[in-house]
Amino acid sequence: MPEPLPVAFTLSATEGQARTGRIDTHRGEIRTPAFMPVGTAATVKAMYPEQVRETGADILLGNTYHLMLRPGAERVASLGGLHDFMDWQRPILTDSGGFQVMSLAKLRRMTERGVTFRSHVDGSSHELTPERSIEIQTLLDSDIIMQLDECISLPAERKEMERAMELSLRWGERSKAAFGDQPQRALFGIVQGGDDPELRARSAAGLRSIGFDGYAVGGLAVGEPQEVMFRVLSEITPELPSDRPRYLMGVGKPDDILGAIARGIDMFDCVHPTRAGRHGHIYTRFGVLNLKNARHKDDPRPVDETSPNRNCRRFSRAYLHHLVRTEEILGAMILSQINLSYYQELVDGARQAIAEGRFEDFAAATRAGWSAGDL
Ligand SMILES: O=c1[nH]cnc2cc3nc(NCCN4CCOCC4)[nH]c3cc12
Repeated sequence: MPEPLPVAFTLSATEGQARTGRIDTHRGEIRTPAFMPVGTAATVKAMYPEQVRETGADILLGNTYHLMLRPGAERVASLGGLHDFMDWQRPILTDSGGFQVMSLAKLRRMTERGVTFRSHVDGSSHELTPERSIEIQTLLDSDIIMQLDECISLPAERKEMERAMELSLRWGERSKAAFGDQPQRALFGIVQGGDDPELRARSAAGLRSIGFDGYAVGGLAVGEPQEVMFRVLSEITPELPSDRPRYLMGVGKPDDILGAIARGIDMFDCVHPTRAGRHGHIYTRFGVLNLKNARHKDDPRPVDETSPNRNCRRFSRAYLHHLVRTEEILGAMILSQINLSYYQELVDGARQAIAEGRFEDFAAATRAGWSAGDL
């Protein structure tokens, strides 16, 4: 078995802070800017893996918190790893589990060592340390692994932001040590520091001195206004190595993604397109359509007859309204596919626009389409 290729990032064009390029892994390339559909419990909900690929996704996200509880990391490893388990043979990024412990688990206790908690599923007790998180992500055979960190919501006291940032730096050091030498996988550090420029700069400098294959911007999309997120991004991306991928965690809506690309972000993940789809909201060139709304019940028009996505041309709004109102499974399937396709069309359009030096116009035209109407 030849040595697997080390993960490599190549930039191919930039326009201001915006960049397009590719990350090469031994399971395939990731075109950037990239949107990662969230495959929480080894499934992108309501989608076959080949359908996820057909939307244009190069990489999926897997959640360590969910997978460590069910079916268990050792069990996935004994079954050949997450790729074979779910039959997605392209790259997978796994998160460290820390964020979801704090948002989903019960009876959480955070110490210097790590976090202990009780499962929201059956109350069983578990511990997540930087070392155990790296071990779990390695057992899953993940291609891009995240350090364990502490994310706090905003607004927050500066002391609290500083404490969590410094803890995350120490956990980054321990994550790097536990990761060891695994050239076939990448380890990303996570920048913290809330909305404080000095704390963010200290976090970025600390992570750079530890040395990571990529750098995530954490601690955002946690309740702050969009302009605060954009200000933090404008301040922090220039502090991150330009030759390494930058990943904005948990973001976001299409407008957030365009603004973050313009500020130097290369990778995104968000449950929004799939979750919104299951709740009857679809993303189109014209903006968001709430198909639960009764105004659609007699509308014979397709969602968007000019869309490259056949599902936007073949079904009437009335039919999709019917599926949503009756909570038919097919409704979740079609709307998830429509939204993921839209997100991939968005980032693919961004990649092409940056390559041709017209990203600003692309973003302006895309935003104009959202408010042009025809909903
Ligand atoms: O600092 C972080 N560290 C590790 N994981 C994260 C995940 C994160 N996810 C969000 N935001 C997610 C917001 N979602 C948008 C869609 O609806 C559900 C919430 N912010 C995040 C920050 C971090």
